Amino acid sequence: MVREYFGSAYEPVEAFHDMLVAHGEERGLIGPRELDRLWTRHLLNSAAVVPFLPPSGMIVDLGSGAGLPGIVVAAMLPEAQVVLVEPMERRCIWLAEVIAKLGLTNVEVRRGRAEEFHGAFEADAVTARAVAALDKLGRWAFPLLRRDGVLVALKGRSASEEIAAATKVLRRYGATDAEVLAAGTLPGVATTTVVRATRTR
Ligand SMILES: C[S@@+](CC[C@H](N)C(=O)[O-])C[C@H]1O[C@@H](n2cnc3c(N)ncnc32)[C@H](O)[C@@H]1O
Repeated sequence: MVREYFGSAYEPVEAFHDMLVAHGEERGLIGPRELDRLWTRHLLNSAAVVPFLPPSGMIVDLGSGAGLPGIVVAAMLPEAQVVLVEPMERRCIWLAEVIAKLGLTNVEVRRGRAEEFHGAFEADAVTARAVAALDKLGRWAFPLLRRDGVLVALKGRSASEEIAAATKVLRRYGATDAEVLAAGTLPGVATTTVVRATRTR
């Protein structure tokens, strides 16, 4: 089932899975309890953002950490140019190793905090998973987007409250279409929650 779901991206995603199993815990990227549920909780959870993204253009993944969702997105959208923004050096080293091992040619790592790249990108989409509450995330992410670019954030159950608390920043960037969407992958795998908002100014 998982193989069919990922299709031609299965091979690189499986290689990423294997790298996380082999080194994720020792390198402080993933908790020991997560290793058995990497596919459902992390890789499929990351894949759930893909239907909300443009198939090509620039996608910035903020705070990639171990590479979630950015590496999965890059594997599934080979026509897109994916930029992984991550401030921690050791995580950037890991991300570069993953990219080389998987042979992905459409993804690069940029070390730094989101704010340091304001004005440097005109991305078509920004993704983020477990990085910051929407209020702060909006302040970090909207300046990286072109007009009509979308922020696609993987969120937990608090998504609606986060939208309510982020009214000011959503208004500032004309992102008043912010909505909570249920994102499913495979039957039997829990759906996840995505907040999507378009920068219109
Ligand atoms: C909880 S981890 C989540 C990592 C990954 N997205 C995931 O879902 O497993 C948060 C990540 O955001 C990064 N981060 C923190 N502040 C940041 C900022 N201002 N800009 C970009 N990334 C940031 C951290 O270094 C860390 O790797």
